[in-house]
Amino acid sequence: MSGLFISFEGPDGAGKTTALNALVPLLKQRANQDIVLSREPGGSEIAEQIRKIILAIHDEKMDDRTEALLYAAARRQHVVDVIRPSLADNKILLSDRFVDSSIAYQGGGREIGTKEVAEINDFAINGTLPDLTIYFDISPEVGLSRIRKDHEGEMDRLEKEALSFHKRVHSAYLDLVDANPDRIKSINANQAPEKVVDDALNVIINRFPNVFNKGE
Ligand SMILES: Nc1ncnc2c1ncn2[C@@H]1O[C@H](COP(=O)(O)OP(=O)(O)OP(=O)(O)O)[C@@H](O)[C@H]1O
Ligand SMILES: Cc1cn([C@H]2C[C@H](O)[C@@H](COP(=O)(O)O)O2)c(=O)[nH]c1=O
Repeated sequence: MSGLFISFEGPDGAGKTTALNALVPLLKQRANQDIVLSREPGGSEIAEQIRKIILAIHDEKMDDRTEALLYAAARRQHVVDVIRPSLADNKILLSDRFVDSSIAYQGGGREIGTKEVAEINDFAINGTLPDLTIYFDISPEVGLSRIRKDHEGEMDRLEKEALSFHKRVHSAYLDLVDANPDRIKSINANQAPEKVVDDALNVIINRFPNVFNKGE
């Protein structure tokens, strides 16, 4: 038996967090391995401190490359403190966002360049990549309207970006899906929450039938 790493990606408001909360108990029923739910930026004490700095609204503008490096630094700490130990312990690690977020948001959204952002992240993750990534596809317009309805007054620094930024993020995600057909599976996130969960569950079970087979 070995650990399994699954990441969940998508534009803001795609419904990843909502779906993950429903998915975890369903996956637990089907797996003989422990399941750990984590998130980025964050997931460990130091990485959560970095998250606060990244997402807060500051008086001065955060430089785009500083932002990219902070996400990569938080990721490094998450990999070392949580992801690798969980996998070494044969656990199933689910992460709400991972490296594809940096490629889409900083590489595409901030226009730093996807190659450049991938390179600094290679240094951070040093070979640790998800076995499977589920991409929740939603148009930026729908995703942002969900967020505005949910927590307009408390939108973070990234969520507050212009629609054009979020369109570039979406487009970079679509390029990632095209470039990584084996690792990244896209699902339609513009459906009823139950249907989104069902689609994500089916992708996971079909990909790892020998892991999620308890009770069969
Ligand atoms: N399938 C759905 N249909 C309609 N609304 C949804 C759906 N899934 C989630 N929502 C709502 O959309 C909002 C954002 O959902 P959620 O926080 O799960 O998204 P997210 O992908 O984690 O976003 P972010 O990455 O910005 O944190 C919430 O108000 C949630 O209730
Ligand atoms: C990991 C990561 C995240 N982001 C952005 C995406 C979101 O706007 C926020 C995180 O907030 P969430 O509510 O937890 O989804 O940060 C990014 O720009 N780059 C990254 O690497």
